[in-house]
Amino acid sequence: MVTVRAPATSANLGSGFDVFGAALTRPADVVTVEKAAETTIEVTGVGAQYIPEDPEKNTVGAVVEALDAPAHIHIDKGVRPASGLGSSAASAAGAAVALNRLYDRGLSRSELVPIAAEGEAVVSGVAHSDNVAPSILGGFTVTTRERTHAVDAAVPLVVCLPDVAVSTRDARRVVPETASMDDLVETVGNAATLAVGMCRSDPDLVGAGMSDPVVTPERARLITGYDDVRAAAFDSGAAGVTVSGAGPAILAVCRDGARRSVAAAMLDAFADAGIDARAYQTRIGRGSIVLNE
Ligand SMILES: Nc1ncnc2c1ncn2[C@@H]1O[C@H](COP(=O)(O)OP(=O)(O)O)[C@@H](O)[C@H]1O
Ligand SMILES: N[C@@H](CCOP(=O)(O)O)C(=O)O
Repeated sequence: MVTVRAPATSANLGSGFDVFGAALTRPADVVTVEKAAETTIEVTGVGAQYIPEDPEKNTVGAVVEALDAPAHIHIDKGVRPASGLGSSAASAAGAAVALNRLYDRGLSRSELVPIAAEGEAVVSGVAHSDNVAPSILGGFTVTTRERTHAVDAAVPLVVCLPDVAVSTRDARRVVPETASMDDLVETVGNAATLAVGMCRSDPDLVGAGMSDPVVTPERARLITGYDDVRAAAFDSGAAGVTVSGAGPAILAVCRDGARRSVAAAMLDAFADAGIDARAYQTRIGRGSIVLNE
């Protein structure tokens, strides 16, 4: 039996659509696997009632297939589904790390990234790796079709999760198919600024590089209260604010010591819009951890 803690993640960070991701110190899924002749899946925890236990429909089923590693799998959800915090990815990442150990497949963490991404294709239609990469490797990650780079970065964050669901599949439908050259130049400049900020663990530089003129404005429309929550976060000391993944969670990069006031301001702004929410005061953290085997 192998048990793995796989963290929530925030993908895109504004300017890095389908490329950037960051591991969060909390929340996390805990995935336990045990060898079995046939795969069965049991889900408990936050939002478990919305998650299919059929291996064809759960993200971990695709990982089992890719590793040829049938197992009884228990997923204890800490990451709410349809959150924008890489819920479906956390389970797939945890299962990939756990099954690799259980069956001694000998794959490196980097080699597990495209395998876990197969799970994302099951739920969103696209095997995007920007959540599974940080959930497996930790840190800030840059993922392209060919490879993934992970950088340790000490950056304080708040993620504020409203009590509404947005599915990644639906939120991908609002992504524009084309972008102007001006928007492309702006996005490349911002993404490069953000990456430098991560390498320096500089929240101001990261925040300055989060702005994105193409995808985020369309996604923000799906989140009631987004503009007010964003403004409230900036007013209370955030260095940058954007949609976390496909939403509805909102990510704020914070200067040292500002997380508490930023979290409170974001919650108040959601409450003013009539929406319950919870805020996680977190930071960029480690990837999946083997808890026992
Ligand atoms: N192991 C899993 N954990 C979470 N969601 C899962 C899992 N397997 C399948 N799903 C489905 O994936 C969808 C949530 O994924 P997604 O829309 O990408 O949201 P998130 O941003 O939280 O990952 C839900 O429809 C859920 O039922
Ligand atoms: N790049 C993807 C990321 C989706 O993240 P999630 O946490 O909402 O699953 C996208 O933006 O569609």
